[in-house]
Amino acid sequence: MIEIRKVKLENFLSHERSEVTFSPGINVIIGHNGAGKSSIIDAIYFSLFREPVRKISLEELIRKGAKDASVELLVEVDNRSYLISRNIKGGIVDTLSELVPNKYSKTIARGAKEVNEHVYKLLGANEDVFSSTLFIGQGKIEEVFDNLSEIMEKILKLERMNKLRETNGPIHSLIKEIEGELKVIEEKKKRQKELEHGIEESKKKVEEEEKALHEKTKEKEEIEIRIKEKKEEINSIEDKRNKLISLTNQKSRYENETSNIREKLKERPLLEKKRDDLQNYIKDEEPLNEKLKAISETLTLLDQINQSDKLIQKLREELSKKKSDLEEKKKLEEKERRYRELDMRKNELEEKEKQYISKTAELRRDKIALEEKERKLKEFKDIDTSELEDKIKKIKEELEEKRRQIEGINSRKGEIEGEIKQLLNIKQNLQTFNKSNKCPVCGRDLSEHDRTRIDIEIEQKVKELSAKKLELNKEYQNINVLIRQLEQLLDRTEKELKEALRHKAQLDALKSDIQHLQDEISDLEKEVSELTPLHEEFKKVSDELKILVDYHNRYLKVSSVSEEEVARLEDELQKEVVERDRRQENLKKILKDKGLPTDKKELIALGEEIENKLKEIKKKKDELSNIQSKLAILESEESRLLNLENELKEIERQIKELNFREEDYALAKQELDELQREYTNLTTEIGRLSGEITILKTNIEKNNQELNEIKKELEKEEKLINAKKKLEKLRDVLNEKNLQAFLKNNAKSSIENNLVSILSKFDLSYRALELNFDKAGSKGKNKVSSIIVFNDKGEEVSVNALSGGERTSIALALRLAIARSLMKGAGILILDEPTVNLDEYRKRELIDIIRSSLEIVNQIILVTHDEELMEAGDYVLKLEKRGGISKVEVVSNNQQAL
Ligand SMILES: Nc1ncnc2c1ncn2[C@@H]1O[C@H](COP(=O)(O)OP(=O)(O)OP(=O)(O)O)[C@@H](O)[C@H]1O
Repeated sequence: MIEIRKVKLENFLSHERSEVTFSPGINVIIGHNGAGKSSIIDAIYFSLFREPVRKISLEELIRKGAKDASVELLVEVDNRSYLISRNIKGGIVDTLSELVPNKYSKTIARGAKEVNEHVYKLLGANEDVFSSTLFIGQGKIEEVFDNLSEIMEKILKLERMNKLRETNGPIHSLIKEIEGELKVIEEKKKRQKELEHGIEESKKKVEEEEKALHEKTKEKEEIEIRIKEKKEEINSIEDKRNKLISLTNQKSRYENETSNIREKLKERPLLEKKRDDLQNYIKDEEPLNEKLKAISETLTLLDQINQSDKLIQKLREELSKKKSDLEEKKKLEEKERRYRELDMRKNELEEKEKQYISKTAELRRDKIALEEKERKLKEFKDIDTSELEDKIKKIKEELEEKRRQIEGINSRKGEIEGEIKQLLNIKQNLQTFNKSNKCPVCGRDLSEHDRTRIDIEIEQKVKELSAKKLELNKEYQNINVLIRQLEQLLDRTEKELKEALRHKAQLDALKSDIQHLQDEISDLEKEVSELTPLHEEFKKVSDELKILVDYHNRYLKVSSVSEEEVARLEDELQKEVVERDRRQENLKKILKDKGLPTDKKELIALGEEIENKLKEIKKKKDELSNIQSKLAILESEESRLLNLENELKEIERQIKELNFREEDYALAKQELDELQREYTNLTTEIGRLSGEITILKTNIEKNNQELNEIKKELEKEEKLINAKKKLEKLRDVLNEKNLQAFLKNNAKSSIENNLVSILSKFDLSYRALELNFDKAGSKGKNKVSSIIVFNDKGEEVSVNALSGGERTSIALALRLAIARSLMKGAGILILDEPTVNLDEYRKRELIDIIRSSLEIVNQIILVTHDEELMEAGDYVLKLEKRGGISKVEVVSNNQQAL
């Protein structure tokens, strides 16, 4: 059973933002016309069905000036809370959520369609049922009498049933569709027969052609065997033929070769003659070669003899020279020995001689230097420096004294200057700063007189001191002059002393040098006297060597000659003479043996002549060798000819043995051609038959497939016939007389029962009622009422004859009865301005009736502008419009009282 708890409006009709809470029992919404009361129940209706109550569009529900509107409705069904949220524009989808208090909110439906479906489940009724029964618009309570038939048709959807049955309705068109399909099935049946016949024919044809194919294949196999045999036969004939060809070729090759060889052999006698001639010609080669060799030997010997003669001459000359040198050498040997002795002694004395020369030179130099130094010494004067030294000492002492005096003058001058400065300060202080007339020195008081006196005294004192300073200056200058003179004198005297000292040092050095030279000269003289005898000997040896040097040089020239060398040369000469004699003997022998001329020129000419002849012989030998090789070839050709002749005989024998005939070969080939032609024809025939069989089988398969499909299609026939029957039956059932009448009767008795039960709750004397859903009866001028009332006596009373209160009660009861029959639990009744146009008495009656309705529904929402109805409400809400916006105010809440 549904109960409304709360509705929230946002920009909905005249409401900007309103929240209205409802209670069980009677909720009265009161307010002036246009205050926005109906807007609240409109919002409830819109929340439930997303449809406007008024005849306006959804957009028109949005408050003027706002872009979108939303409504939230909180309902309770079987102790569960649901929140329906609807929106117009604004892009938010409608939702329905279940609210579990203090826990969560679960969205059950999203989107207008889904929400509508869920509302239907919660309410147990659709919009048609609700709007025809529990939702009663302004002054429409009794409308139910006039429209009962339509209401019932709407509720029972009889209208739709009729639509189903119409000739252009869905059942009719479905039947038509099935009929069409059945017609197609008839066509298919015809096609099935055709196909079955065709398949039968094709199968027969396949059988025939397969038989023919079998025969042809057998024939083909036989031909194949015969072709194979024929080919083998031809192959063997061809083998013979090829062999014959090869033998014939070979034979002709051999024959050619034979005739060639015979041709070549004709040359042979001529070649043999030439060979003999040449052999004869070259016979002289050997003796000629020997003679040439002898000539060459002779010429060599002649050259050798000539060379020997020259060598002998040379050796003889050399020997004679060596012998004279040897004699010279022997003569000079004594002189040479003396020369060597002296030369050796000279070498020994050489070092001492060098010392002697150097020492004597040194002695000479020292003596010259000594003479020079002694001369210089005589020139030097003797100087005494002590006098000068004393003079310098005295000048320095005097200078010291004068400098001390200067220092004293300077210190005295400083003292005087200090005093003057002091005095001038005192004087200045007296004149400028001392205003207290105090003595700047002792601090005593000073009179003007004192001041003047002091001033004069200071003046006096300064003058005295200045004069003293002047005197000191003069004295200072005088002493300074003396100091400068003394310094100059000191400088001069010191220079004199320095010069004297330098002179003295030179003299000392000279004396020391002289002494040194004297010592050196004495040493050198001693050394020279020791070296003098050796020097004398050296001179003597040198002189003698000068005399001997020529002998020595002559000796050197012949010194290399020895007795052995002379003997060797003599031996060599002897041997060469023997060799030359031997060669001459040899030459004589050859000339005599070979009969050669003795003259060398003649010999050479003869040699050249023999060489030319040998060259000629060489050429002839080459020619001979060429002819001999040709003859050798001809010999081998001759043996080849013999072989060839044998081979030819063998080939002829083999040809004969082959026994090949060309006409046999041609016949066999012709037979093979015929067989192959036959084979080709059979292959074509077999191919044709196979092709035809394949096509026939494919067709059979295709037709079988089509046949199967048709059979499947035909299986539908029975179903289609059944469906058609069912549809015809349905059309029949949906007939007003059948199902519609049944539904109406069912509803009628249920509603009548409920109506009687509800009316019993109302205070009415009528107990029995009868509903009339007959449409025809409600039309026309003499309108037959849709409800017939029976009084206590059982008399029929027309509704129109009843009092207003009775009619309202019955109308309300009828609505509640219909709702109860069709809804699981009718929990709510909504009435908009139910008392319009009612007088006071009727209003009271209505209030009672409404109150009585609470026995049927839990909650009643009543919209009214009639303040009298406030007292009927358990919960009163007042609506007001402020600034064009509707505002809600709770006026009373009798909840507790209830
Ligand atoms: N879209 C809208 N925006 C704002 N106001 C609207 C809109 N549509 C209608 N109205 C106004 O809202 C007001 C409230 O109408 P509603 O039907 O709720 O009033 P009521 O209180 O039921 O009045 P009555 O007793 O005359 O039926 C009216 O004045 C109406 O003209």
